[in-house]
Amino acid sequence: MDVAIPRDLDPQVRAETLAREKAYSQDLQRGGEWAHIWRIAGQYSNISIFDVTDNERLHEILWNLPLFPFMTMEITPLAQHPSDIAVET
Ligand SMILES: O=C(O)C[C@H]1C=CC(=O)O1
Repeated sequence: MDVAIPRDLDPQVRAETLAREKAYSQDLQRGGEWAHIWRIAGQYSNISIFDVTDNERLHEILWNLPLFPFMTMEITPLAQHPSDIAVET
């Protein structure tokens, strides 16, 4: 996720949006659907891992991000790798 908040956005709207974004993200992290989030060093961007039931749920989560209007995203679906020892039977 790359974030580009307009420089002329009202400072109060900016602060409220960032606070809502943080609370929304942390709720989903506590619930397990937002499994990981990393800052990309030197950029206003993150790489996140979502663990969701289906693409509809992922879309719902992303669409409702308070910062969604100011973001661009690249989505990469991941599947289990057959050699992953974490899922070995
Ligand atoms: O700062 C960001 O990377 C954007 C966004 C994603 C989660 C959050 O709290 O903010």
